[in-house]
Amino acid sequence: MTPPSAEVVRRAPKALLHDHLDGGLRPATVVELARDCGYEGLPTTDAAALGTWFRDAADSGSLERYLETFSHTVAVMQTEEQLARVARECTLDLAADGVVYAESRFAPELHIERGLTLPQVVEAVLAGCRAGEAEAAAAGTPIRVRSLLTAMRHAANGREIAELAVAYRDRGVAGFDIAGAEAGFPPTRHLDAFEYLRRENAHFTIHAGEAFGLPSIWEALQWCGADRLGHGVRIVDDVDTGGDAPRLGLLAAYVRDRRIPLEMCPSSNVQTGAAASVAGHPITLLKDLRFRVTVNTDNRLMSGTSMTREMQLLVDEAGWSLEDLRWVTINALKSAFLPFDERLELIDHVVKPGYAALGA
Ligand SMILES: O=c1[nH]cnc2c1ncn2[C@H]1C[C@H](O)[C@@H](CO)O1
Ligand SMILES: [Zn+2]
Repeated sequence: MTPPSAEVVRRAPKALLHDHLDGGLRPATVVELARDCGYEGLPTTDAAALGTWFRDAADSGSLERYLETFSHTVAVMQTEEQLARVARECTLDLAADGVVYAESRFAPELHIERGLTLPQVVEAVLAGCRAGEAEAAAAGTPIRVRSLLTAMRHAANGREIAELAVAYRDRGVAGFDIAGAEAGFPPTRHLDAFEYLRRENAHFTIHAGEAFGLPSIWEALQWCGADRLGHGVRIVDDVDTGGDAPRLGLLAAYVRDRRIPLEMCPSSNVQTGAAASVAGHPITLLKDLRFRVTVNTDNRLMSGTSMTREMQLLVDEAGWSLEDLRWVTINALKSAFLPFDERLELIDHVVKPGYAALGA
């Protein structure tokens, strides 16, 4: 089968479940906001050089070092105007990239350094997303964006952020997440938040199996009850590929049998050392084994990436076909924290016709 051309990959409809708002700013916006608010910590005020700096600094091979780069983006996301601008630009950038549905996550607790309350943070982001959606629709690139509220796993605000996610569930917040350094901070630290969310019939995903292995994934699923796994890449440690056919251990079999969505982020994983290369990234093995795989950007600024680029890398370096891209897009929509009828509408009326028009 001939691989899809770059133009076809660019035009293909995309769905994105794992994208951090504070990891996706335009470099020029970081420079401008820093100048306007007097933040003097940027390594350079040249936008192009700053974009390169983020990529290089995030290329550290360690999740902890990778996360240090966020101090610069979080520093310029401390007012309602700043947050709304970043959310609007995020929405426009995703729409221009062919994304028709996105879940954008951020940690409200990181944006209260200059006096905003947690609800003010959430409302500013939601307003920015709605403004971006209206502009994208007017430009002929409609997109639906939902927000996920993240609690930082090293902190102790899980329950409060979970309550915030429930309070805003009808106003654009679709779920909850925990993020940050994984080693030493197991998801059960936030068990009360997850138990609360389950009682509220709310949705959540957990970053797990990125910088730490199977025990983290096991806790996220079997103790916390995660609907989806952020990354989950280390589930391959429970797949034995040494014999004639791959053999799944109990946890890997559970993940596949239960169709647990894996929010996989190839470039980000190469940067943090969770995978050696895109060519060798476990996403291709897991796709071939029919796990519920999805393709995501994680942090577009730190990886210098986009959905088009992640998909193109999989085509170029791991032999993916247009049918594979269609499959992961439908997987993402099946796994979205949207009501079933909205998911179905996007699959049947946007994604399937979009790929059919491209020859899939
Ligand atoms: O890939 C990641 N793993 C764990 N934590 C992450 C990752 N990308 C971003 N974060 C953190 C840093 C951000 O400040 C926070 C909220 O988006 O989430
Ligand atoms: Zn992430």
